[in-house]
Amino acid sequence: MRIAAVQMRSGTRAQPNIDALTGLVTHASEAGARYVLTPEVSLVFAKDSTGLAREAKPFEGNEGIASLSRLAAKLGIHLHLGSLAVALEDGKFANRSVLFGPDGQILAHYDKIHLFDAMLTGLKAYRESDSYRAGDAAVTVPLDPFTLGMSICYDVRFGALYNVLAGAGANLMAVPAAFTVPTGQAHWEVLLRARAIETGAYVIAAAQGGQHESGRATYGHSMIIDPWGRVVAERADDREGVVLADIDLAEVDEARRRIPALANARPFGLKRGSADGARILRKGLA
Ligand SMILES: O=C(O)CNC(=O)[C@H](CS)NC(=O)CCC(=O)C(=O)O
Repeated sequence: MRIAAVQMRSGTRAQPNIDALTGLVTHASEAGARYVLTPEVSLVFAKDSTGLAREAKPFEGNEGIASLSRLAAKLGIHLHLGSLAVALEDGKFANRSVLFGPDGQILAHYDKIHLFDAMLTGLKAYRESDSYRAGDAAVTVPLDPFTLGMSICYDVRFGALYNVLAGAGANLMAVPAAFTVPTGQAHWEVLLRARAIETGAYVIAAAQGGQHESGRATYGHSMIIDPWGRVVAERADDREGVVLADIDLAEVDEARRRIPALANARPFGLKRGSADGARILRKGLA
């Protein structure tokens, strides 16, 4: 199955982003992709909470979602909107990922569980939880012959989520993202590859990249990683574009046969450090 990750440089208003996304997704589809993933906040990359409030709409009757549904149906592909900000009743937003089937139906959606509340030295503080409400459920969905595991951006730092997804049958992990440049340089590829290796699953990561209208800069480097942890397709920069790869269920089986880490996982307890070591050593010296 041919899959694609779209790399974008989303701006602060929905319509130009939908236009850019439509071009890139159509290109991926013409190149044979049956599943196409777009980055986190593809439709609106807001500058601040005011911009978010202006552009983000409720899930029901959402025009952005309707246009993506039409696009999926027109191309006859699985189209995975990495995420969009959805206005909730309480004034907060959900950072929500949406999978459309080839007929345009919504097959699944997932709300980002781990919100990016971080203090980057010398940079700035990110407090995603000021505007967003965290999701509380992992989501898998059949994507014949694969099973897709959904996640978003900062989630990639929480390996336990992917273990849960793999335990539920996922063998293709989606990581739409808008990584910062310094953390991208330091951690992006190693985190993605680790998630693939730990779970014996394909990882597809669609990234925002470059200098955005919002004033923020993102790392780019969209990539597709096989279940052995090899980067099989990569965008080496932060420019808009598409990365494509052919994925094969036999590669999942082979990686999990060689290293059955999922099957070999065991429950364990925890002991705090004890004085045993010192006692044994004293005995030995006596
Ligand atoms: O808020 C928006 O408009 C779009 N959302 C994002 O950019 C999110 C939350 S601020 N970014 C991340 O999660 C980056 C994580 C990251 O960079 C890391 O884990 O190092």
